[in-house]
Amino acid sequence: MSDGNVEYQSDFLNDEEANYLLDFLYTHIKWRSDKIKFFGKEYNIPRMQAWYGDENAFYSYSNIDLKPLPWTAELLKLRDRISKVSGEDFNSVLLNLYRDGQDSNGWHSDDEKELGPKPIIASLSLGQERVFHLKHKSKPLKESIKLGHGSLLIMKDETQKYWKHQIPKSSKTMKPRINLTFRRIFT
Ligand SMILES: O=C(O)CCC(=O)C(=O)O
Ligand SMILES: [Fe+2]
Repeated sequence: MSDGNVEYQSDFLNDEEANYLLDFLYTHIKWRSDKIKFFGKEYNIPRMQAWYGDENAFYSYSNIDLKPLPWTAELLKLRDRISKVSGEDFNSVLLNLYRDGQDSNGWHSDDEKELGPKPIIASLSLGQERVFHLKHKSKPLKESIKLGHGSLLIMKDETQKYWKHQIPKSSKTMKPRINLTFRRIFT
């Protein structure tokens, strides 16, 4: 991919592990329904979220103050495994729960300054397969990847600087999907 680097591994977790984690995280994560403010008006974010990590790894975006909850044993195990394959020392994870096809994540780059100039972001997907779109910020380039159950997507180098990404809504009937993006916040 020009001006960026995205790697996709469809079978990072086997089905048994992925099924277990989907169930476990669905019930045990402290999911929150956050609001964002745009021009003085409040909107519900079209998905649920949670933020876990080291105590000092805080992060704020779109007016949401994400003070991390402490790591759980399951999340730490995953973190260590994913840190190993991606060569990054992650200190936090943002979890997203897309309840159905109407939940989504609009065009954005993960380019907050706390993430540094070339963040490595490792994104684990569980549950419903959803389409992930990438579009270049200044060139007519687009990519589309189906993120399946148990898959790992790694975005690195200058991907966040030159590209935006999204999970679009779908009018199809869709089961829940959980996504975990492991990140390193520079503190
Ligand atoms: O759900 C996904 O696959 C993407 C999540 C994402 O882009 C984010 O949380 O920044
Ligand atoms: Fe993102």
